[in-house]
Amino acid sequence: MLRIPTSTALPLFDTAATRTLEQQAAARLPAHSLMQRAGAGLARLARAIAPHARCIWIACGPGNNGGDGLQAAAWLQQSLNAAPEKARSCRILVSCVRERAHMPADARAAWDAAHEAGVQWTEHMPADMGPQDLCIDALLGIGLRQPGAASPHTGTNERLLTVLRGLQSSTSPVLCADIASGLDADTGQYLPGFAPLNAPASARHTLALLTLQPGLFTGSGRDACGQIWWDDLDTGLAKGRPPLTPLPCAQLFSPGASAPRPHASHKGSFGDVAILGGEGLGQRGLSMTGAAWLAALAALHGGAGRVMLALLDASAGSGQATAPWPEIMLRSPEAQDWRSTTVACGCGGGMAVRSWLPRILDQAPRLVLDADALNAIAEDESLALLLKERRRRDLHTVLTPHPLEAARLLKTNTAQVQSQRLRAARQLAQRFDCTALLKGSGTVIAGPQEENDAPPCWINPTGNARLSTGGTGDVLAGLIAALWAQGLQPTQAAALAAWRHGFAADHWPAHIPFSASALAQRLGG
Ligand SMILES: NC(=O)C1=CN([C@@H]2O[C@H](COP(=O)(O)OP(=O)(O)OC[C@H]3O[C@@H](n4cnc5c(N)ncnc54)[C@H](OP(=O)(O)O)[C@@H]3O)[C@@H](O)[C@H]2O)[C@@H](O)CC1
Ligand SMILES: Nc1ncnc2c1ncn2[C@@H]1O[C@H](COP(=O)(O)OP(=O)(O)O)[C@@H](O)[C@H]1O
Repeated sequence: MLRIPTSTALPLFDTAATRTLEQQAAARLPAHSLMQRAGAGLARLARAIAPHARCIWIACGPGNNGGDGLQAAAWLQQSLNAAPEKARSCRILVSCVRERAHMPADARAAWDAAHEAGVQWTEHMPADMGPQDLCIDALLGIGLRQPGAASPHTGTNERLLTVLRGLQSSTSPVLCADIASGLDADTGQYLPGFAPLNAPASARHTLALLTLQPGLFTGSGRDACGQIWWDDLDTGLAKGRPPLTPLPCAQLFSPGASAPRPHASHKGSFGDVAILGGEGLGQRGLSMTGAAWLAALAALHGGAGRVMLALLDASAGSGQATAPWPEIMLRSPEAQDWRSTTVACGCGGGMAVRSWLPRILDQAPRLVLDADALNAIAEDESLALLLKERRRRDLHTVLTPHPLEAARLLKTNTAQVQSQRLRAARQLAQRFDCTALLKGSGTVIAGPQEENDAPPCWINPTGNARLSTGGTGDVLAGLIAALWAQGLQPTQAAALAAWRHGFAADHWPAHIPFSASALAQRLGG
């Protein structure tokens, strides 16, 4: 069993691929083996999470996810039966939302095992559960279907939803079997009617069974599933023995070991970054120069050899003497040579960035496009065309939209983007022939199709809601440019930057107030 994230990149399989892998594994094993292993993994983790539980309540759904819960109940009860002194201090209770006869064969066998072990059945969540106890959510796994979809078993929904609401508002920790119930394993979105009404009141753990799936790590997945664990059910997947087919649909990003900087190096060894952005107060009375400063500061602390900042601020001419970071070289946009540097363009660019985009798109060899540059391209087909043509001219681009900016570029709305985050990132990468990094909880990074060694898609496992404050996106853009300037491939630079950005937020010292500028200065390493 692995605790996620690990220090290795891990494959993510969608539901269809998981079904195929499940069939392949089941065909090699005696009947019920996979479910027995799944139940054993759940029981082991339950004991580790709640070693002093007086009660473990297991909510079992109508399908094989419910079967996993029943099998876990059987193992837990059996281990109590083997140690009678413990049996007096802990109860294993099961609630099932469907009668045995209508469950699948594996789940019926698990039901029988639980019954034989002496598990107690209960209609509802026990009223006396406390923080040391544990709930297991084995209601719905990857078999989740749209609520309206036809089913021969009417009446399931009401009971199932009542039990689910109990789990979602539980003050005891919750361990989810495979995935939090109601969450789509492919997208990380709740199906209609399943989202919790309030934020969880207790810790969440999820034991992913057989495969890891993208929905655990993006969209609502992180909040719904909490700490993720993975049990590959002894199939070898976790040891990197994937079969040739089916292929993973994405990978969970993990940085490899970083090479030390050679001693015989100089500032020219680590590349130049030029930032273009920061509309001034003089243009529309809306100063956004801070955004460009943040990108420049992140590029500096991200290790670029030299950082130039070209502010779109007519009044910035005398700013050099008062530049808060003297290492950052101020330039007028006209004086900067855009052909020779890695460029980050758009941070706080306002309307002023628009007139510069044709030149930047034409000249910059390595270009990170953020914020207002993206909005301008979304509104102007001629700019979009220039962007699309760049890769054919051996000019490379990374787009860093948040979901609204992505929606503008894809001519759709934010809800659509969020409902299919991996697909949206891939569409952007394909449409504009570039790397696309879709920001948010579980940032998704998609490379252009034929880039060497690029996986189809990465999901970044680091980061948290500390980052939900103005300016952190500018920091990310500057960091991508810095890593790219130091020689990484664009998709790798984007993924590593997202990882380091999130890692810094995850390991934030309690005594330092969080802000984007503080983040920009803690990116080293
Ligand atoms: N087989 C094995 O050996 C292994 C299986 N494994 C485990 O199996 C899980 C997949 O099992 P699964 O395919 O049975 O699907 P599952 O997630 O239980 O859901 C289907 C049930 O839910 C119901 N339902 C669905 N949507 C609903 C809705 N909107 N509203 C209400 N009800 C809804 C649906 O109802 P029905 O359509 O029958 O009315 C059906 O009964 C997987 O996640 C993993 O935990 C692993 O341990 C590996 C080994
Ligand atoms: N809850 C969260 N979990 C992980 N990352 C987050 C979260 N909220 C924000 N972020 C990250 O913070 C950054 C915010 O970027 P953006 O929305 O462009 O902000 P700004 O435009 O103010 O700089 C992105 O990298 C995003 O992925």
